[in-house]
Amino acid sequence: MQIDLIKGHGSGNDFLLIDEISNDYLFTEEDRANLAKVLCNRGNELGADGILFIMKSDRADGRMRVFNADGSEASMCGNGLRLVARYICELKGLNKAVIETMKANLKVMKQEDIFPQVHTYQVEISPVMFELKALPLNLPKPTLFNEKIKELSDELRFTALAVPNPHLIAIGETEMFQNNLQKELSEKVNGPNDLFPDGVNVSFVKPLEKGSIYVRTFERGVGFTNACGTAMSASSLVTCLTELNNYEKVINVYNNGGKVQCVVHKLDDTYSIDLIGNATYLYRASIQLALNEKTFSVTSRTELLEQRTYEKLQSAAQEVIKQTL
Ligand SMILES: N[C@@H](CCC[C@H](N)C(=O)O)C(=O)O
Repeated sequence: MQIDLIKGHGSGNDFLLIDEISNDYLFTEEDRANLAKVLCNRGNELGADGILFIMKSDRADGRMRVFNADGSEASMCGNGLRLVARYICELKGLNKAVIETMKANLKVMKQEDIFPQVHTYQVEISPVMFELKALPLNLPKPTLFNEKIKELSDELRFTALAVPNPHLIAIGETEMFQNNLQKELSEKVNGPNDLFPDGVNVSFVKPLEKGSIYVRTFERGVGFTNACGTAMSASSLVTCLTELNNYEKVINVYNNGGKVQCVVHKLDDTYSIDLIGNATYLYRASIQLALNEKTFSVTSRTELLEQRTYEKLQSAAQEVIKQTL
């Protein structure tokens, strides 16, 4: 079977985009999970953090399904949604669109370039839920806001929220990035465990000057990634709740793959976040796939050269991170 795909990234969080609107691939659920495991494997020629399946929707301009590299399906993906936003907008000649995701129909729009010649999209991150059952997180309380979890750390304080995929956020200083703690506790809560039966994305956040933060995320189903869009959005919200940042103001979020911007909205007790950042295509490729044998070969590959301009944004972001971490 031949499959055409695009490899792209949002803040270095890289994905394979497979268009099921223009192609009749007829994947089964098992095929999608196996495709993610086979194609995302970094030992192969493609390799990625996940696959974005772009599908028709009867209630929106298109539909996104996201599969992590381990074959698990996630309810949402912020960096991936920017890529899907670009794909749908370009396919349909739109500047704004609505994309159906597992739990919500989300508004997306083309934005002014965040850096010269870097394709930029804004996506809505919503709904936001603090009830522990939304993650789920098994603790004998309804919510967890800036509190210790004794099974994970004696010192760190965590906030748990679903946007709607699950996130655990700890805010701290440089020292928290200088040991193995994030890896160890993330592996614990993403292996068989009683606290987070479905796993969780774990982010460590360092406030920089007001209006700027640095976020590093260990993603459920993947491991450390360069960036996680929903995690950066959730982290921005937590910094507003803790009064480190302000609602309705741009927050610059630095990450190991570059920089995005978040704007947190609060209406009574309802929150949503605008996530604004790059949607960069790396190459188009065709593969010949033998899914039963879990093998494939790349039959053509066309580089798209957008990465050259993206690298300038990335170098500027890395300079900021170097000075502050
Ligand atoms: N990288 C994504 C999130 C992908 C899903 C996540 N690993 C999960 O399982 O919830 C993002 O940019 O939000």
